[in-house]
Amino acid sequence: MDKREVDVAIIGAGTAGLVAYRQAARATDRVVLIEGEQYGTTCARVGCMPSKLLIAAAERAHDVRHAGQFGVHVGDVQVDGRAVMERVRRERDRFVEPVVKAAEALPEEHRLMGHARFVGSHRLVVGEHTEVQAGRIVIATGSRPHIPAPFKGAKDRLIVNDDVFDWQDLPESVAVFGPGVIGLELGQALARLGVRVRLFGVDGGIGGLQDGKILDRARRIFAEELALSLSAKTETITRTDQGVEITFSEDGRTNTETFDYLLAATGRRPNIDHLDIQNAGIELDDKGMPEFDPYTLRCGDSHIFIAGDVNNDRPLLHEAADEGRIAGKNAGTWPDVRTGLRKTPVSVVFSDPQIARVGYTLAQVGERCQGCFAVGEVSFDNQGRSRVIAKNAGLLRVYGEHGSGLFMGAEMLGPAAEHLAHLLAWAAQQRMTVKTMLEMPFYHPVIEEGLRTALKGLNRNLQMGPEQGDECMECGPGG
Ligand SMILES: Cc1cc2nc3c(=O)[nH]c(=O)nc-3n(C[C@H](O)[C@H](O)[C@H](O)COP(=O)(O)OP(=O)(O)OC[C@H]3O[C@@H](n4cnc5c(N)ncnc54)[C@H](O)[C@@H]3O)c2cc1C
Ligand SMILES: NC(=O)c1ccc[n+]([C@@H]2O[C@H](COP(=O)([O-])OP(=O)(O)OC[C@H]3O[C@@H](n4cnc5c(N)ncnc54)[C@H](O)[C@@H]3O)[C@@H](O)[C@H]2O)c1
Repeated sequence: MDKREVDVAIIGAGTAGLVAYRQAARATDRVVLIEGEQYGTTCARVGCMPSKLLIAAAERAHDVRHAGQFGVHVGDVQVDGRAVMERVRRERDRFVEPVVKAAEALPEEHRLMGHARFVGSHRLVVGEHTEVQAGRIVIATGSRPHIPAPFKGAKDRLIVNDDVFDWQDLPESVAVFGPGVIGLELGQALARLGVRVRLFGVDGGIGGLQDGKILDRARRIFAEELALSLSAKTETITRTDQGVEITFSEDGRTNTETFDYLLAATGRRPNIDHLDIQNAGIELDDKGMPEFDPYTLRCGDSHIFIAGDVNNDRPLLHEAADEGRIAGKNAGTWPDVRTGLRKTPVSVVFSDPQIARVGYTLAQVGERCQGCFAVGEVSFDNQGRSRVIAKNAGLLRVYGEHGSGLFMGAEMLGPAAEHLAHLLAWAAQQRMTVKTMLEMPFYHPVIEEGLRTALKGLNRNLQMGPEQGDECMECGPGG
């Protein structure tokens, strides 16, 4: 077995690992980046990018199908599944290629291929061919789809997100299990591309929504175009000659439906369990997860750091990059360990309508403000700009603290939520009050005027602003 001695070893060359490597390499040349499978990152290969490419095709199909409401008639819409998937794969590969090239361009002595596992708190065995002795270690091994045991009944027709993006053509039907972020995004996109889809859930949730009022609205809106079984009990899953036969009961009735594939989108599991983490000498919680400080990414007071999806804290791309930066810097400068900037939480689901969340959830606001908070809201049903573009569906709710008037968080289902969420996240990170936010400019006619309506309501409910009537006299029509 080869032996290597380094100051910093980074396990996993995904987004968190690559960013950690760059930071650590500023402090020492004795650094190694270990990858067990392939370069290219989850985000580019099987995550953010290919999913958004599929959604983009679905949006075009949907818009064309609904052009008639504007008096624009385009005839029958033909979805060419082969061409759709060809573009998804081609563009996906364009995103992956520079990431792979950047990793391959790293100095040879800084790279190691093979699955890493701990054999001591400073010692790793990589691919059973190299032993690495490391002063500090960054764990950045990402996550993988969780597959409940009963799904195995689908046999060769059981798929996960990774498989979808390698399809040559679109199938006739897919049963999507898990109406969370991945299931909703992919399920809606496939349905809009003409695939027969049923979205199966267990607890009535959809898109990860936390605010009950918005969740109710979401269930209604998505049910208009998707077959939803959000609180179904699955009785059997069987591979038959026709595909995957699923028997499920719901609202006292039992149904059987057959699909080409069963797509498991029932959450992801951190890649911690194949690392022999028990040999690392760090504190583990009752689920076997390392205890760590989210501001330094350090595990206890050890020389080990954990960044990205693997720590299961904020499994999103920009968070993986931020965490990689903090962990890599600290691993490089250890024992001088500093807290890094953690940004206001923001997440976006690229469904239609989009879903987004900023700052604290409704439940967290209740806890932090000890019940002393208020809510403002706007429905997009009659919001001017949203109606103009026929995207007038959804609800936005904003939360603020009594007394301080601070903006605390928001959840939304509606048009341009990806943009509204950024405005709100920037306001939250700047610790703005609702009153200050209302002093910002709002153009007319734009979707942001809906946000203003919600903020005005919040200000009123916080009893901080001047008394206002229901009508906004300075607003343009539909504001
Ligand atoms: C379908 C889908 C859509 C998504 N869409 C979005 C989105 O729109 N926006 C967003 O913000 N986030 C999105 N995400 C989440 C985002 O992709 C992840 O948060 C992010 O990619 C995590 O990066 P990471 O560096 O932690 O892990 P990864 O990029 O997965 O990197 C981990 C690396 O570690 C390697 N590895 C694992 N174990 C070992 C080992 N023992 N030894 C050596 N190497 C190992 C793996 O091979 C892998 O290369 C999506 C995810 C999915 C699945
Ligand atoms: N737009 C984005 O930013 C984006 C897109 C995709 C993924 N992601 C990231 O990936 C993570 C994982 O996504 P995900 O959708 O796999 O997980 P998730 O936690 O969002 O959703 C899992 C869903 O599966 C349901 N479920 C669990 N067991 C089930 C069962 N046996 N049958 C049916 N349903 C079941 C859960 O109730 C939940 O609704 C997300 O939390 C997010 O961080 C982000």
